[in-house]
Amino acid sequence: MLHTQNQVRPTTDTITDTVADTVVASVESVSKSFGDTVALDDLSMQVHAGESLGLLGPNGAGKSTLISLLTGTRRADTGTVTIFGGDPTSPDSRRRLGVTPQATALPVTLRVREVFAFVGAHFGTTQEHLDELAASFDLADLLEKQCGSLSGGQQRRLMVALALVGDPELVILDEPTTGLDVESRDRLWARLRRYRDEGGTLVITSHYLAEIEALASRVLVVDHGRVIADGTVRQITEQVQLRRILLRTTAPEQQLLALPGTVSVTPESESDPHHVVLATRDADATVRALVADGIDFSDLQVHGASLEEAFLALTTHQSPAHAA
Ligand SMILES: Nc1ncnc2c1ncn2[C@@H]1O[C@H](COP(=O)(O)OP(=O)(O)OP(=O)(O)O)[C@@H](O)[C@H]1O
Repeated sequence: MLHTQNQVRPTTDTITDTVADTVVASVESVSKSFGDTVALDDLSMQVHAGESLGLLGPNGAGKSTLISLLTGTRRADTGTVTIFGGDPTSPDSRRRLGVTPQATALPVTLRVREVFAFVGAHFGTTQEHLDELAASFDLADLLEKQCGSLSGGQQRRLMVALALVGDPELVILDEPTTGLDVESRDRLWARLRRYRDEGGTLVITSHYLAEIEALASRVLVVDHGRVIADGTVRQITEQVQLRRILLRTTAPEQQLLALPGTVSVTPESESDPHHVVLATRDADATVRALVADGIDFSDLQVHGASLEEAFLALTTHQSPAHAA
């Protein structure tokens, strides 16, 4: 697969053009309902070769439904979904795809080695590649264990490793690091970054916004079955025009929240309650009011908003402070 990807992305000079030209997955005017519940509402999006796309949205936004259409496990009520220009349910399309669904479903009596061999045989994968994946996902010591005896986190790591066995052109991961400890998460991110850097295309949903920031070149925010924002992390944060003001102050939270433009007040660190972050829609007005109201403060810094603050601002009708 990587050869195909490398062919369409020959040099950094042409990346922008070629990435824009090569659509790996396409969703056009798609709607999907479950009874009275509208999960996807006339949604359109595309995934381009070499892109790493983070899908963000609150619970029930429609992310998993979108993924189920892309991976061919469900069909849209209306609209068109294609991967590699074909039907996502066709074996030809699916052979080029690696998937980790949200729920883990491994055969409980098979050993880890047998599962790797089984999936590897399907794709004609070399033993060397299987060994590399077992090592990268910290599974080498677990090869003789039955899948049913693995911990939740170990099963999760195995599921993500299996998504990469077939050397796929497109990998779709639904919350891949749920339940993983920090070390396992870091390892998994490192291996996914390698996949991405070697030219692979990645679609990932996660509730860890840090994960999206670490892995995604583009972010799609979905809410109520529709795309409400699409861009790089920076574009998304700029879109909501939030600024973060860091400062030290002894002023009470309510007084800070009442400053013009302010939408949330959070401690910068747990150890120092007087070091706070104000998220504001108008940094100038907030700072002016700080001074005018005679609020004591020091060490003031103004930065762009985090993805988390932008996400909350986009997907809640109330302010992040109230949503929290
Ligand atoms: N099989 C189903 N039967 C009935 N309703 C469903 C089914 N699957 C999803 N839904 C509904 O469709 C909507 C979208 O759900 P979906 O699982 O796609 O959201 P999500 O963004 O993946 O949420 P989460 O972050 O909680 O995983 C929700 O209202 C959900 O209750």
